[in-house]
Amino acid sequence: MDSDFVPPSVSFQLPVIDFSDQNLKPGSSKWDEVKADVLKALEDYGCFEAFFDKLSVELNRSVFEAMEDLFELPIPTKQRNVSSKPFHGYLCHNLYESLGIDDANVLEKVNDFTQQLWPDHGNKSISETIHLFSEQLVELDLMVRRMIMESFGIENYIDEHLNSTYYLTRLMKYTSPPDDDDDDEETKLGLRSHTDKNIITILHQYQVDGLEVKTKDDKWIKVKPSQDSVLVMVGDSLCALLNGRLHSPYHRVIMTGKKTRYSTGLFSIPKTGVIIDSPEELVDKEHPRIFKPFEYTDFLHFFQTEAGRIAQSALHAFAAF
Ligand SMILES: O=C(O)CCC(=O)C(=O)O
Ligand SMILES: [Fe+2]
Repeated sequence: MDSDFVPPSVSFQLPVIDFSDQNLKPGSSKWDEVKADVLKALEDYGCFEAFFDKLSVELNRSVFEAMEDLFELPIPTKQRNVSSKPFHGYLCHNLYESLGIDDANVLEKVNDFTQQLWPDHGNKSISETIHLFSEQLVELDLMVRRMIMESFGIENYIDEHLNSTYYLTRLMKYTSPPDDDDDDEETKLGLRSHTDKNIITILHQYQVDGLEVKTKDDKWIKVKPSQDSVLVMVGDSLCALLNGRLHSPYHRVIMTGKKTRYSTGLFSIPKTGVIIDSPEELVDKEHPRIFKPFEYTDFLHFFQTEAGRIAQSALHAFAAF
């Protein structure tokens, strides 16, 4: 049976880690406590749920309403959201539709995005909402990456590493599957099982569930939507940077029921020209170097080829020795 269609296991829950403590600053005892939980969760699952109270009820509502307005625009208008990078602009297939904003933590870049869609005068309130939301999630991404690098003793590289990446914010809409095809599993597939190719992904689902994550022993865990929590997940580029110390989990979206689903993703991504290679500190007799150094865009282009798409692990097919 195609592993896409093994039913999800309901009895598991991903680890939940609280990032809302005001005293969560590098060097504090709270920081070390949370850092240990992050490492354990990422070693076990490649992801965890983060409780993050900076996502207020009002901010969630504004993002949700912004997505409703954006996706209601005519398709030719949404198609003006273009990018030179693969998978970064407007995408639409089967139940899935999404818009992408590079550097959404920079207000002018979000203004450029809304200006593309509303050429007369952009959309100030939608720009500000997406910008604020992205900024908040960037804070979480930075904390998690700092914790990971400290955990593996490579904190010397933190500044260099953080300067080598940028952020993409993706807004996603999934329509409900046609009900006359109820027993055809393929029609419920919102997003096929995949690993993310970037560094860290932070996903948030709005009320309607559908996201599932695969465990190391091939069980699917359903991620429950929650107002103030998000899913933090390792991508292939981070796996490569850490010489395979953490893995990027397979995940997918399965749509059931009659509701339209909205979700958002913040993706930290290596900048063009940056070479992904593990530091010497992570290579020794017990941990020989697994991957050849590579550039992210080359990896993405490989993923677009037939060989990349059919590989069990595109990362291994592309970069393993
Ligand atoms: O919509 C979701 O929750 C998942 C999206 C996702 O996995 C992706 O964009 O890579
Ligand atoms: Fe993904």
